[in-house]
Amino acid sequence: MRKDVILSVKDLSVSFRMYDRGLEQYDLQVISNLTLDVRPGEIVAIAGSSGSGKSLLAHAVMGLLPGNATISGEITYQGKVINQKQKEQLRGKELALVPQSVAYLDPLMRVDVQVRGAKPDQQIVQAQKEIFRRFHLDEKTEKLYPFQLSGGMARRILVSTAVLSGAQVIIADEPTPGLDLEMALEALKIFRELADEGKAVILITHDIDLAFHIADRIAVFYAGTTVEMAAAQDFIKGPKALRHPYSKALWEALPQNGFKPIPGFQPYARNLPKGCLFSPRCPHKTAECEKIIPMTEVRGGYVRCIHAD
Ligand SMILES: Nc1ncnc2c1ncn2[C@@H]1O[C@H](COP(=O)(O)OP(=O)(O)OP(=O)(O)O)[C@@H](O)[C@H]1O
Ligand code: NI
Repeated sequence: MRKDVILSVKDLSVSFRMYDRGLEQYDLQVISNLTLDVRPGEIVAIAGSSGSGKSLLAHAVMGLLPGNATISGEITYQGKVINQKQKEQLRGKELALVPQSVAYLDPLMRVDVQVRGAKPDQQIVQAQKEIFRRFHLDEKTEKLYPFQLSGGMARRILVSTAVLSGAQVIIADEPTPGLDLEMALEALKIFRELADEGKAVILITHDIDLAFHIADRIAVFYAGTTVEMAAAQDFIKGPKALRHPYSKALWEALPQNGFKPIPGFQPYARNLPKGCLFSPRCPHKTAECEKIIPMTEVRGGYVRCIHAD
């Protein structure tokens, strides 16, 4: 691990205790050996299709997994492994989440209290007014309750809350759906400014095209694991600069690159293939792909593929 990493996730696995017919139980492993790290001053974007484990990673870091979840691996903040209790202590202070759902707003709390706390100092009030202005939120918005907000307003308030928390690490889980392009770009600009001020930002997004242009590095998730971590530049350059067949396929599936779909489906957690999770869809598959595949360094990035060069 490089010294200046502020948050790192190593070999994270998450499974849920599930009930089948009758009293039969089984464990559904939804995240396997996932790795990720972020440094102050950078935005790491997480790309990956629906169900690839992006939100669960955020919840695991924040200590927000439900009671039937079992977690293994290490989550490190400022060089120290953090447990559930420490995550709860850091949450909202050092580590802030912009949740994927606007349902996370407290329905009984007025917007102003929600965003800046009950007894804010003058500096926070000023900062809140400034960010509301940038997000085109009228001053009257401060006195509203969540049910009086549109989806887009609620989203902008969630982003504002995380920004004003003063946290060192911000995980934004799909912060832009429901926002028009101007507001989405404003939100991304705010994340960029936070990173430039020295905060670490993890940006989960479906809009990989926007992410390429604002992030420093990209992590690609597939079926609950990281398959590649690379400079955002590599994703702008395209398949030759990328390392994992899935990252290359994601690039080719972008509208501007021909919209070529990837045949097959992301495997369901109950039915994971042996070894490489992408192997059933991979044109380069060999017998060795059924072994456990570690992340390795290739051309300055990290990839989970034995055929990458
Ligand atoms: N409480 C739970 N119990 C059982 N399975 C769960 C639970 N929460 C999530 N999962 C499963 O874990 C997998 C990863 O979910 P996650 O919400 O992290 O996906 P995601 O990458 O954020 O997707 P999206 O882009 O749709 O938000 C999914 O297959 C999901 O069904
Ligand atoms: Ni999600």
